[in-house]
Amino acid sequence: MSEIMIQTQNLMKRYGDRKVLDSISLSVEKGEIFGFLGLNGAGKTTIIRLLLGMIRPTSGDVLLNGKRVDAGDPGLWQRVGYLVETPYAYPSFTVRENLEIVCRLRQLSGTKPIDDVLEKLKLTFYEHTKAKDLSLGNAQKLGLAKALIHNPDILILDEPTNGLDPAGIFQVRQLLQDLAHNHGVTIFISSHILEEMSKMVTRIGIIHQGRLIQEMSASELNQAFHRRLWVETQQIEAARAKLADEGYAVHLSENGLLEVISEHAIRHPEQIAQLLVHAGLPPTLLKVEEESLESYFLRSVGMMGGDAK
Ligand SMILES: Nc1ncnc2c1ncn2[C@@H]1O[C@H](COP(=O)(O)OP(=O)(O)OP(=O)(O)O)[C@@H](O)[C@H]1O
Repeated sequence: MSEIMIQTQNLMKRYGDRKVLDSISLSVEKGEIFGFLGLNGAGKTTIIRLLLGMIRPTSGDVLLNGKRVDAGDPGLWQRVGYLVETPYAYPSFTVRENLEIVCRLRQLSGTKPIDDVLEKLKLTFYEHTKAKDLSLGNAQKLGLAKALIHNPDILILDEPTNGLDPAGIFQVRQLLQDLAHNHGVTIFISSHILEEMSKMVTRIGIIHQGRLIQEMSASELNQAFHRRLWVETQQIEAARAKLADEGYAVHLSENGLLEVISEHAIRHPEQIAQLLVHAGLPPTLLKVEEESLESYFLRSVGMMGGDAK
């Protein structure tokens, strides 16, 4: 039986007259990586603060590991790690000293938790660097190290790849995937880096103007992406007519290529190649293109019209 680790029920948050979150109900199961996508000001940080009990909802509930967050059970936080916005570290203390402070707060003993987390985040080289001298990316990694040091069951991360270079993003992605897939850690993550999310998450939710406008699994997301087959030949108009005669949905695009959107053609480009060769119109290029998460996201929030096929 699946275990729901993070749940919100009709969560609503108002500031004065302004409804910042409206009826957000979502559940994240054990071992899932739930990606939360939204434009600036959509309400991502607000929901993360509500999940962590930093602010109170106007109405609705938040449950972590089946327990209500506002029930005041301090034991709950022993199983949760978090990173919210720019991580704070004591600037004049080294990376190791900052982690020692977290260990004391979390009542962890010995140096092993620190050594392990430094290794996990590839920060060992910087262990004696003062926090104020770290690059933005390494400061972010220190924030992640603090979130992970006590091996939490639930990780709540606001924009965790902020400031990281591509190698750092790759490392963090591998680390989070390993934690979720091999150690059953449940991860709730918000990010603007949409491509990054599509490579990492098992489910996504799209929030827009305080409402959860879509929620789906990674495989459903994959199905929802638009795909098209691009075809180039020497005699483009003749090829278009031939494909249209055969019943394919095809049009000549502004980029001078034929755009075929029939599912059959996308699944079997080799049959399109064969058809064109037999008609004396051999293709010089055949390429199946999948929509990016970014384009899908913009389409979902209605900022990119006309692309729906
Ligand atoms: N304390 C507050 N008082 C009034 N309005 C607030 C408060 N905190 C947040 N808001 C408003 O709530 C909305 C959602 O903010 P939130 O920080 O959750 O967005 P976000 O999706 O995290 O955006 P970003 O990606 O820019 O961080 C914004 O319009 C913001 O101005």
